[in-house]
Amino acid sequence: MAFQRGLGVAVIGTGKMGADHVRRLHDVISGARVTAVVDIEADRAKSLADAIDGCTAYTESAAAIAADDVDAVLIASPGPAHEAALIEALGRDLPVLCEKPMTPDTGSALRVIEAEQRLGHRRVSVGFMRRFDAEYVKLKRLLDSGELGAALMLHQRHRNLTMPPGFTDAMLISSSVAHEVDATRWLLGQEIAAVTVHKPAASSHAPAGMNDPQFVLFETSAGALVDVEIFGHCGYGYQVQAEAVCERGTVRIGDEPGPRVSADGRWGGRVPPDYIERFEDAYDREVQAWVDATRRGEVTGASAWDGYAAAAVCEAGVASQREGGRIEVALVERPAFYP
Ligand SMILES: NC(=O)c1ccc[n+]([C@@H]2O[C@H](COP(=O)([O-])OP(=O)(O)OC[C@H]3O[C@@H](n4cnc5c(N)ncnc54)[C@H](O)[C@@H]3O)[C@@H](O)[C@H]2O)c1
Ligand SMILES: O[C@H]1[C@H](O)[C@@H](O)[C@H](O)[C@@H](O)[C@H]1O
Repeated sequence: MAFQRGLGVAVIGTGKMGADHVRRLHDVISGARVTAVVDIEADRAKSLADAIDGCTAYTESAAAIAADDVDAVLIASPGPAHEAALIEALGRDLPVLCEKPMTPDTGSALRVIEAEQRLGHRRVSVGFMRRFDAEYVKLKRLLDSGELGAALMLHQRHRNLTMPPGFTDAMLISSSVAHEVDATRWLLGQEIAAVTVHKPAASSHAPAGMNDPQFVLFETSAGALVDVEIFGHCGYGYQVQAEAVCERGTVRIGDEPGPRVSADGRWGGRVPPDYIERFEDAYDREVQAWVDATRRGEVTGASAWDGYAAAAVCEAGVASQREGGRIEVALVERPAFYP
């Protein structure tokens, strides 16, 4: 049987997400083992590798990708480093789960989809984990069932407690709203045709010079309107919510407070501090689905085309931030390779 000792995975980038994926692959996921960890910070990779039997630390992705005990690659380095690792992995015909954004711009995204098409089969999955979140999956099933009629509008809220130092206005779109771009395309089964970004007065808690929050409007190819509130420094927790407005009803997700406690004259639930807690189950399901599919010789989740389309919409969003007004999204013709 192939992968008898478990799928050997190289994790590239061992910061916040990469270290969490190493823990997940080692402790939670079945059918895989971490055989390589890569980080340009040698100590970070070494301390993870030292704790796992049969795991080697590297400082360069090419060396790990060339190793005999590496069957698949999980990329969790910063976005600008993704293209090189993706091209190296595709060069060895290895399956890849690449954290979002697949690449930070359309030029590099096109180079990735061209490299994958040259291989002749799909190898790339992009880590848009909301596709594996239980509530999002239920919303998608309900919309697909047609029970509520066509979706006319989608309201989305994406609030972070705070953002890491150096986070920019453009990253509010390319790193954060990228999730709503993918969720919109996946939930509605439509491309996003135009983007308009509005900037309300900035919160006094936003870093100097940053316009936070922002309000983003998508127009889809079938005429649905989709709004996204992106708030990087809401200050109270991590909150992701969505409401679809359909012809015969509305459906809302993201409100579940977990256990609802009544005490001291108040009732309510808690808001998680970050995505690691809010989407823990979704990341687990995403990585398990990727390992299972890879062992069967299949692919799951968002494709490289989805990664390219998200980059194109985000580029239009950043242009709207910069120039103001409505920007149309320019997509190349979708290859038959990506049905
Ligand atoms: N799906 C999600 O919800 C989610 C959440 C957070 C981050 N992310 C994505 O995960 C990726 C990593 O984000 P993070 O928050 O963990 O960042 P991070 O800064 O915490 O970690 C990145 C790590 O990669 C290392 N690195 C940098 N360049 C490298 C290279 N060329 N090769 C190998 N390692 C390199 C850094 O030294 C660092 O340890 C990004 O693409 C980000 O957008 C996704
Ligand atoms: O990189 C992170 C990550 O993708 C989170 O899921 C998102 O909520 C943050 O806004 C973003 O900065």
